[in-house]
Amino acid sequence: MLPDTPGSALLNDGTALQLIGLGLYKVEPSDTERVVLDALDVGYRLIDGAAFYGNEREVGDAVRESGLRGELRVTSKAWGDPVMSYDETLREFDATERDLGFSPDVYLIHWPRASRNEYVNVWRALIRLREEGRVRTIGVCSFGETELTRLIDETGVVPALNQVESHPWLPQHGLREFHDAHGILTQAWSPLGRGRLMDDPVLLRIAAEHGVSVPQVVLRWHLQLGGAAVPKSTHRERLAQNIDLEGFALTGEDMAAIAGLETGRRTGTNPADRQ
Ligand SMILES: NC(=O)C1=CN([C@@H]2O[C@H](COP(=O)(O)OP(=O)(O)OC[C@H]3O[C@@H](n4cnc5c(N)ncnc54)[C@H](OP(=O)(O)O)[C@@H]3O)[C@@H](O)[C@H]2O)C=CC1
Ligand SMILES: O=C(O)C(=O)[C@@H](O)[C@H](O)C(=O)CO
Repeated sequence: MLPDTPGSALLNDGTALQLIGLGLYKVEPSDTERVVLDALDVGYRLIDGAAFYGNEREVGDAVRESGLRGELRVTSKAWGDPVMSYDETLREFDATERDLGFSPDVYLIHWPRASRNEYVNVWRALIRLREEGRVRTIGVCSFGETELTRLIDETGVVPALNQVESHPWLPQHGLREFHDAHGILTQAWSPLGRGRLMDDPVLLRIAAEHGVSVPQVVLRWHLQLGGAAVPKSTHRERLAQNIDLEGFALTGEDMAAIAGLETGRRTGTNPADRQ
C-alpha cells in the first residue's frame, strides 16, 4: 500500500493505513475466516483484531488462504489483564504472533488502565518491538490527553494512532484536536455506535437525500472529520457498503445536523471504568 493510495492515511511513522478497516470484536471464531475473506474480497486491507477477541488463529488462517499477506495490515492489541507490565506485554505479543502465525503490523495498548500506572512501561515494550522490527506501527486505544501527554513526555515517541470510541453521539472533538496537533490518527472504535444509530431520523433523512444507507453516512462523517474507523459486520453486502464511501460527500449542512446529535452517550465501556 503506497502512501498516496486513495482511502488511506499517512501515519507519523511514514506508513500508510487504510481509513476503513474490518472490526472483529464479537465475530465468532467459526465465522471469522469467512468474514475476513469476504472483507478482503470486497476491498478491505486493514483487519482490526485483538488477542481478547479470541479469533486470531482464524484471522491467520484467512490471511494465509487469501494470499494477500503482503498487501494488508493486521492490527492486534495487548490486553493487559490480569497482569499489565513491560514483560507481560512482550509475552502477549509472542502469543499473538504464535496465534496469527505471523507478526501483526500494528500493535496497540488495548486500554490505558490508568489506575495501574503501567501504561508508560507497556508503551516502552511496544517501542522495543518496533525497534526490533517485529511490528511496523504502534499506538494506543482509549487514551485521553493526560495519558497521551505522559507517553510523549516520558518516551519521546508519539503514538501513530489512538483508537477511541467515536460516533455521532460521541464525536470526541477535543481529543481529535489534540491528535491533529500531535500527528496522531483518530481511529474510531464502535464507529456505528454498535448499530444503535440506525433509526435516528436526522441520519435517515441525510441518507435518503444522498441515496445511501445510515452506516455509509456515519462512516463518511468519520472520514470528513479527518479520521478513520473500523466498523464490524459479518454480512458481505454490509461489508461492501461500509467501504463504498467515495460516491457522495456530506454538505456543511449535513455535518452541522450530525453535530447536533452529540449527547456524550457511550455504547461501550468508559475507559475510566476499565482498570
Ligand atoms: N479498542 C477497543 O477497545 C475497542 C475496539 N473495537 C473495535 O471496533 C470494531 C467495531 O466496533 P463494534 O463495537 O463492533 O461496533 P460497530 O459500531 O462497528 O457496529 C457493529 C454493528 O453494526 C451492524 N452493522 C454494521 N454495518 C452495518 C450496515 N451496513 N447495515 C446495518 N447494520 C450494520 C453490525 O451488525 P452485523 O455484524 O450483523 O452486520 C453490528 O451489529 C470492533 O469490532 C473492534 O474491532 C470495539 C470496541 C472497543
Ligand atoms: O466496551 C465494552 O463494553 C466492550 O465489551 C468492548 O469494548 C471490549 O472491552 C473491548 O475492549 C473490545 O475491543
